[in-house]
Amino acid sequence: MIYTVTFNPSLDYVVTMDKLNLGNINRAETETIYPGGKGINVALVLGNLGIPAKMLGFIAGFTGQEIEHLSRLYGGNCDFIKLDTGYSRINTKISADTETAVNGQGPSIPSEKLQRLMQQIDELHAGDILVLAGSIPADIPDDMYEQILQRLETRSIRTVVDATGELLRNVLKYKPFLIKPNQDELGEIFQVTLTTDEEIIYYAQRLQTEGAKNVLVSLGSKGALLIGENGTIYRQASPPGRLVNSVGAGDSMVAGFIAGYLHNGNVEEALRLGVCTGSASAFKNWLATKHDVSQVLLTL
Ligand SMILES: Nc1ncnc2c1ncn2[C@@H]1O[C@H](COP(=O)(O)OP(=O)(O)OP(=O)(O)O)[C@@H](O)[C@H]1O
Ligand SMILES: O=P(O)(O)OC[C@@]1(O)O[C@H](CO)[C@@H](O)[C@@H]1O
Repeated sequence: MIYTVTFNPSLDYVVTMDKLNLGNINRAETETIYPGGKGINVALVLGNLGIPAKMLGFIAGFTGQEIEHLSRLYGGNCDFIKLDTGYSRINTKISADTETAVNGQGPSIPSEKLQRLMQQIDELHAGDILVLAGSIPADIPDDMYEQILQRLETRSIRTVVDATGELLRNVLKYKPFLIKPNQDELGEIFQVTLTTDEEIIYYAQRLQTEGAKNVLVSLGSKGALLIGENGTIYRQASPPGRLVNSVGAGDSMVAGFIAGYLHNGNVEEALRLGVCTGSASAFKNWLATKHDVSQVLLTL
């Protein structure tokens, strides 16, 4: 079974308009509310691709109830821990001449609820996959992902981590199966600006030296680079298409990669499916369906 953990789920309030005028009242042309948070997106796309995944994480208040309701409506299988106080965040995503987002902070998570998550993680079985994706609320120790991977160290559970900065770097010593920084996030870890493939490869290899097995660097419209477990470098360009909304494209790529890898263990094919799933989501207003992905695969 695949489990995804989203510490800080959201309702994504997605509005579209031709142009965003800062400092003015802007009127939305369309508005839609989706369940959000990286782990939730990964699980929904896995589900769309026919691979069952269970969503774990924390929800609070009426927004939390709606996250759960919408997640189930879109086919998700969830076992969220309910917090007694606070509200799950609402993240505003403005899709205009450029893409702008305001992500909320989210509720505090008390230690007894964290313990409940640890119990859920202790119930995983050998052969399961655990995906840790997204930011954690400010009052959670920033070694939280590290603590979870340490707990899983000897249990034959493959881990996937999509996080930034120290949250990501601290887990590398526990040898996650896959990490997926984007180009900017990879640069930020080493406090450099990356522009060429050579530079990206060099720093991705450094993360592999620190312990990550597969390092998948997403490059937006330019596709992705993968340093496979045996050190082989793979480069996959994006398929042609028009960007509609990139929210969740990275999460879709993670889901596509996992789905591809589970098919036959071939990382090059997993990369291709990952890129096409990411792009299929970027080419529409929300997460790709299986049909969307198969259409995009035909154009590659
Ligand atoms: N403009 C685009 N055109 C085509 N494909 C895209 C575009 N933007 C994203 N993608 C696809 O989605 C994948 C992930 O995109 P990106 O590198 O932006 O991830 P990310 O920064 O983690 O995204 P997000 O945080 O918005 O989910 C890319 O590798 C690519 O396959
Ligand atoms: O604030 P975080 O946890 O880093 O990211 C949260 C988020 O931006 O990530 C998803 C897209 O990847 C959205 O559904 C959600 O709003």
